[in-house]
Amino acid sequence: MSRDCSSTTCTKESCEGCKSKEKGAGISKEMANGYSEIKKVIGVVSGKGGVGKSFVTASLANQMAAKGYRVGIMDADITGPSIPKMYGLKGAAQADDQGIYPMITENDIKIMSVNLLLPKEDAPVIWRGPVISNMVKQFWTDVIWGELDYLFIDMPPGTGDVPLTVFQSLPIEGVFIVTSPQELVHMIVKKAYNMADMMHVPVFGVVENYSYVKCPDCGKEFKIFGDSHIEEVAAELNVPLVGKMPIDTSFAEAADAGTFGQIDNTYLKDAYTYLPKALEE
Ligand SMILES: Nc1ncnc2c1ncn2[C@@H]1O[C@H](COP(=O)(O)OP(=O)(O)OP(=O)(O)O)[C@@H](O)[C@H]1O
Repeated sequence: MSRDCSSTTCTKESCEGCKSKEKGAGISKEMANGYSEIKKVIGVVSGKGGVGKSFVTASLANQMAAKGYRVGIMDADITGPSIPKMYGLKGAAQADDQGIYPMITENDIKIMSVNLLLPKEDAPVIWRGPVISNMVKQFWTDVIWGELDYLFIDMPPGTGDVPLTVFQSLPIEGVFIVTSPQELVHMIVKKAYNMADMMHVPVFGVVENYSYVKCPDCGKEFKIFGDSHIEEVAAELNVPLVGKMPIDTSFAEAADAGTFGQIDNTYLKDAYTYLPKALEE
């Protein structure tokens, strides 16, 4: 394991007494598990629920895995986890006194989610905010991620406890914001943007989902949520528009069938260009 001491590669072993531990406006970052070495931590957030955040997280992870990077997904949506199901994974994840082992998808992505720790995948998580936030911290401190180039974090919707914990406690490089084309989008995207900004977390870009649906017979595009305002919002916030995704039933079917590892989401094909480089060029 490298002895490199940066805020993103700090581990219990390599960074004992490390200065970077003291960075971050007086809030010290949590130390990763001693057997993890993670280069870039990337969040995926949304101002409201159901806009396709998990879908975008998994698409980004697939894209980077296909390019040969070592990739993980931390499912921080503790009360509504959907990542394991998308990849057809079921618990129980294994653990020993060194930590908890993530499960691995067919396309070699390491996954940790509360659903891999529950006795039954339909058991509800009825925990209060601080307990949920602690679980997310444990996904960082107790999970043996090994060596990763990118760890994507699928956050719960909104600006609550979990994004706050992740922004304050993990060495996050930046976030993507996912949204849908509705009237409220201005306010909702701005809330998510403003939270990241207040926490000094860069926004890499915005992704619009459910932009249109294409008629399978005539190819005509229908904007079922109305006209998009995402270009204006992106310009106003001065962040790139990373992609616009239609409703694509083949993707939804893959997510339901647990075969999302086979999906190459071409609507986000340039997303990788907005990510910080994990490897020296
Ligand atoms: N572009 C799309 N085309 C077809 N189905 C989609 C698309 N985007 C998302 N879905 C489907 O919509 C549902 C919600 O998506 P997803 O779980 O990614 O949303 P989310 O924002 O993560 O939700 P939550 O608020 O629960 O965290 C899922 O069943 C997903 O497969």
